[in-house]
Amino acid sequence: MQSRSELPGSRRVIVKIGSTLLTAGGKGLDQAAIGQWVQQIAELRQRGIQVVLVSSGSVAEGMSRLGWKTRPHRLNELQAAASVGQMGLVQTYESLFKRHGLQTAQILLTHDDLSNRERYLNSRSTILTLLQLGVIPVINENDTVTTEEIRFGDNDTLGALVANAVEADLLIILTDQAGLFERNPSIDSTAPLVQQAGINDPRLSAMVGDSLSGLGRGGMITKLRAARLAARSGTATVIASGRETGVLPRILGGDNLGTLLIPDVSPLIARKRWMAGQLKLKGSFVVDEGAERVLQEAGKSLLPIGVTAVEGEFRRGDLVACLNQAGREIARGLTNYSAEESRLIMRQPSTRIEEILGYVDEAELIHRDNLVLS
Ligand SMILES: Nc1ncnc2c1ncn2[C@@H]1O[C@H](COP(=O)(O)OP(=O)(O)O)[C@@H](O)[C@H]1O
Ligand SMILES: N[C@@H](CCC(=O)OP(=O)(O)O)C(=O)O
Repeated sequence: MQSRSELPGSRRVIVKIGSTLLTAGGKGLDQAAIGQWVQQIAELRQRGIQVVLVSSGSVAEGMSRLGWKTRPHRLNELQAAASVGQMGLVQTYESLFKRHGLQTAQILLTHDDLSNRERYLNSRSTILTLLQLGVIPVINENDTVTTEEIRFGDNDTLGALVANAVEADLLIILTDQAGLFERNPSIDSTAPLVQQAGINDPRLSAMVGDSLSGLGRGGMITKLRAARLAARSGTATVIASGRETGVLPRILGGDNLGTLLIPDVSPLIARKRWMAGQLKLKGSFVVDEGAERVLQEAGKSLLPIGVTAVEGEFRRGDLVACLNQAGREIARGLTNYSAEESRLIMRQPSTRIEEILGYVDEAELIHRDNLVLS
């Protein structure tokens, strides 16, 4: 993604909506505004765009339901507010999406869920399955079990981690400002809007500041950090005002709204770099000639039937090499099955996985989305 003219080509989009917007200045959930975003998301789905919603607002809604005027500082009270408010959030989304004939699913995640390899694969596969089923995943942090995140309030980062996990084309962060300004517009109303910037533009860090609203938490600092994280999977970010009429379809139509932050690499190079740089090889699959050919020529997934030997000890989600019969590495990727399971199912058709293991995680040993050629 290099410019706005490419935005209409986005097929998978993460939309993050912040507390300040959702709760109309702390007076409970703003049903009318939420109804507008829901309608816009339904419109995107109609166009065949997959949308994952990351929604804040549980603490703010919980405060309103409990009659609390100021955000508590005690962790247990914040967590209590979040769990009360989350009920309101899911009820609201469920009933509003239902009007458009769309089903919703609640997913509560911690940042750890997305950095642990095994849980990362599980979260990814659940979200992708929901998208294939046409369901709208509504994600928030699992505030009851987190400590750091709830204190700093960081659904911007969660949105980026989800974008990484499902390799979204675009992360849209809706907030109460028209985008990222050269200086905090809550302090200096004359600050110009940044319309577009490369994610590594060194001037950006000096522009962003904290939130002053008392409801939102991270301000622009966490939004910029989220955009940098999203860029690791080649995902572009737009930060825009949720109050702009028809904001989501307009952004995806290529309109000049908000701030577009352009990643420095394509998703494919990002995936390669991530696998090359961040993860340690834990073992290998030796593949037969047929599997070598389909991996290299057709870009297909690796199935257990094409594997003739399993080397090393590894778990689901670990990085594993694929070696040809001569022992040369031809690809590497994240395995869906442990070494022990892989030894049991190698040389077998995927239809036999359930019979052999008693369960089936995936038909592939390594899905092509988690595989890069060496
Ligand atoms: N350079 C900047 N451009 C725009 N907003 C900024 C900037 N620096 C700091 N901010 C602050 O960030 C706030 C948005 O962040 P936040 O309140 O956390 O919103 P949300 O609840 O949507 O996550 C703005 O209202 C503004 O006060
Ligand atoms: N899980 C918390 C997230 C808080 C948060 O990140 O808020 P924001 O900065 O408004 O997106 C909530 O729902 O209140």
